[in-house]
Amino acid sequence: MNMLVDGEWRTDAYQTTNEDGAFERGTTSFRDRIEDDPDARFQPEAGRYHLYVCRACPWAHRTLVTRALKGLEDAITVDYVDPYRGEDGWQFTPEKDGCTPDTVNGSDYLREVYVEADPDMTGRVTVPVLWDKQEETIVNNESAEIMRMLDTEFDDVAEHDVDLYPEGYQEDIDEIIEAIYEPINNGVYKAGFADSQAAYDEAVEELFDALDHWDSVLEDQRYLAGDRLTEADIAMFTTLVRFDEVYHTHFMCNHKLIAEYDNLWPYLRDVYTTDGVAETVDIDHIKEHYYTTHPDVSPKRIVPKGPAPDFEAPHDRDELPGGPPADLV
Ligand SMILES: N[C@@H](CCC(=O)N[C@@H](CS)C(=O)NCC(=O)O)C(=O)O
Repeated sequence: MNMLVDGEWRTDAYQTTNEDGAFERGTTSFRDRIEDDPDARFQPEAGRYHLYVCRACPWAHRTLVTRALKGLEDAITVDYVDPYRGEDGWQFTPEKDGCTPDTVNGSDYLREVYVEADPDMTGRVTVPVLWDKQEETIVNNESAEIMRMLDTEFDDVAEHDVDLYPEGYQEDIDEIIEAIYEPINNGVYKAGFADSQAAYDEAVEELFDALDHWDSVLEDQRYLAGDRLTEADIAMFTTLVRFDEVYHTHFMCNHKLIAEYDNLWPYLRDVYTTDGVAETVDIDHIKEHYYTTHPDVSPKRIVPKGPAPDFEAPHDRDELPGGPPADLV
């Protein structure tokens, strides 16, 4: 796989699987924080920060959903890379539908943005990236942390009065985000990128055990942490919405479709139809990215037609206690 080594772009510089054939996700390089505190280096200000995302990426998608639910579209700008990632890594192709130029740094490739932030950078060039236009650097490129910052530090500039990390729920939210990360969010990748039958078997078993568990939790509560939509639902949503279209086929997570689950399926439609969420979902980019970018997995680069689940079909989740934040209804 490709990465930066001492600021130089290198191909085949890192391996994605260990000696047992199991996929291992690399660590994230920029971990600063925006804080609503007058002494903080990075303070929440409208117009100061920028997101670089790929619409196909589930990790980047978390930041787009949070930005939409909070009403931060005017305060935090965003650029969209090409869903196809080739030898040169993420690229800006403004001529393509749903893509933009790099409106902040004018780069052709996202790796240039990383080198701008750290000329000696060694690491993967991933999305999402949270860029500070004032200090001209990357603040953070870890989706869970960006999601938390957008949610908790920007209330003064957010257009919606929405709290996705409410008091009384915080411990549960943190536990759920952590609990779903390995078996579900990363689990689909562990299944798809496994280089051995044993590694695949283990990932798929863990994935479907976890999906079965959360399906039963959602039987009598509307959201993962109870009656309120929270960051935990965003973290689950961006994996579930890709599942039947991509992970089921491309990553061989085909024990079951999400559409076959009694509760996960209406839950997915419930979150999808929450005000602002559907606009963040780009199924064409999602399918193009996965089916064309991983030649080891899909060498012919053919994008399948189906199954096109109807995310807007009515659901009966509003019979359960709670609901989306009042400002979004
Ligand atoms: N830990 C990061 C992971 C982000 C990540 O792996 N993004 C993928 C796209 S889905 C990427 O940019 N991969 C490029 C690469 O690994 O070279 C996060 O959650 O933000």
